[in-house]
Amino acid sequence: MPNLILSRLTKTFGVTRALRDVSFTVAPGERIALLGHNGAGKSTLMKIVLGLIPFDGGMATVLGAAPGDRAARRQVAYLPENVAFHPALTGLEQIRTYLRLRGEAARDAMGLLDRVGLADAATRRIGTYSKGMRQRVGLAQALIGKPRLLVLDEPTSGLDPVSRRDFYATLDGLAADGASILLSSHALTEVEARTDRIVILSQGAMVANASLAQLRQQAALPIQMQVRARDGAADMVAESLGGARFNGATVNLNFAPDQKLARLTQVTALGALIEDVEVIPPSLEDIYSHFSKQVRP
Ligand SMILES: Nc1ncnc2c1ncn2[C@@H]1O[C@H](COP(=O)(O)OP(=O)(O)OP(=O)(O)O)[C@@H](O)[C@H]1O
Repeated sequence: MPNLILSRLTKTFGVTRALRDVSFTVAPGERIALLGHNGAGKSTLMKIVLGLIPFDGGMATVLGAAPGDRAARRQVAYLPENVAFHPALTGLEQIRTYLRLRGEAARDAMGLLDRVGLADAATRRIGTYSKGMRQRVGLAQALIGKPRLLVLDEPTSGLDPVSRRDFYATLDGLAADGASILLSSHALTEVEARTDRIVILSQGAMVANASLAQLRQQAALPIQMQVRARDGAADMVAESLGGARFNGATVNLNFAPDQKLARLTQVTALGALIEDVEVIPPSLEDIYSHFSKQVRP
């Protein structure tokens, strides 16, 4: 059974339809990226899953219970976008405090900090930590009680590429242990290789729910091919391929993905007239903007 089930979830704030009929599930061990422009409904969805705000219609089941139920709350962890800790406490003291508040053994603190790569800095004051380190204290805190669903609101915003990679590596380990992860982000490039499925919200409606490979296929955006002609052959190549010339010897072609092989065959047939060929698939930004522009009526 999925750890999270959302079915036709709807939420309205006055005249704003923050969520419209949103349905998707998150299975144990699955990492889902929730993407969308500002105001798309990501935080609203997370708040509903956490039981912080009610919803108007549809259904939400969190670990077999209603959002916010004791049973659900015990097994769900949340990491807000900007975590704030007491700067005078060390990482170890802070996590010990949280463990005590949760009624867990304070001696587990070092193990949690080790898990997020903070063992070496555990006895340093949080005031001396970098943003990436503070974010990892947040993750250590979220791991208290072995949650089965982690809800992470833009967990890597403001982190450098190395901290970001480390953060995702920790998440990979948690997912491998069976935890479900729902994280929001603004960038498809970032979640590309680090999540199993991508859910895109646009003005409260879900416009995509698939793996990146499937989204690529569904979007069917044009492929670009740059064909470099040998000296003096550019005009001939441009004419026989029907493409536009640019930068002197290069001919630019744009075509639908299902024409790729036919186009390559055409180019190969020109043999000695061709110096080189480059096939450029649509970028992740193109794919994201293709979906995030779609709005359901
Ligand atoms: N408490 C509220 N009262 C009124 N409108 C709200 C409230 N909370 C959210 N909204 C509106 O609901 C819509 C969805 O907001 P939400 O915060 O869920 O978007 P988001 O995708 O998380 O955006 P961001 O990326 O900026 O965090 C927005 O139009 C927002 O203005």
